[in-house]
Amino acid sequence: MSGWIDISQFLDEGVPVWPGDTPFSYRLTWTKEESGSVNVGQVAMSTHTGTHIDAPFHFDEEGKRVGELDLAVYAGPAKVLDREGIGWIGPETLAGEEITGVERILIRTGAWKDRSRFPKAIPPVDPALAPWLKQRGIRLLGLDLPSVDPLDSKDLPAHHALARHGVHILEGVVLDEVQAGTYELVAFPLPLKQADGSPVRAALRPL
Ligand SMILES: N[C@@H](CC(=O)c1ccccc1NC=O)C(=O)O
Ligand SMILES: [Zn+2]
Ligand SMILES: [Zn+2]
Repeated sequence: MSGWIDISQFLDEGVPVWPGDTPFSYRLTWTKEESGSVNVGQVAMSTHTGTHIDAPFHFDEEGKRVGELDLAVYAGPAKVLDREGIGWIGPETLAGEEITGVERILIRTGAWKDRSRFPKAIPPVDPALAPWLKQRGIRLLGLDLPSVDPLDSKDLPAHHALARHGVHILEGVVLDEVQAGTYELVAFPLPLKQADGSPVRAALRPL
């Protein structure tokens, strides 16, 4: 065992996407037989597929693109909190939790049970959580959900509030097998210079 726990959704044709968004596809442009030497693949996918980060440009024309994000946010100590069954994610749901000493928190809601389908509803983040996290020095919020706002939201208040308070967003982490506790997190975006979001390979190692 390497000690790393993979908390990424596998990317294949079965990964669910936002309704109407680009389906995931991987195929060979050339097979080894055709090229005479190598298999060469191509991938098509939405930047918000599976386990991914949002760049502020996703919801703000002036916001940073993936290539401008600080990598330091996406690796380092992280606290995993277990909040199975909560209806929303706000300061009240995290009250009583000692989260000093880490800059990253991941919250397990358990609300996305069937990962072969896009969920119908999710517990949303209360925008009031953003200043609460900032006060405690949190720079990354990760959730086991495809969004931090209600799925039918167009104005995305939690996305905006988090960005305004310097809290970066990681969505779609798989925490089914992860115990609450402190871990080292790695979840670097791809170097997609202009992009609004990026899939990540996210992993945790107990600290
Ligand atoms: N905000 C969502 C993504 C999102 O809103 C979205 C993704 C793909 C296609 C349409 C989307 N929103 C449309 O209202 C996210 O954070 O991943
Ligand atoms: Zn996203
Ligand atoms: Zn998002």
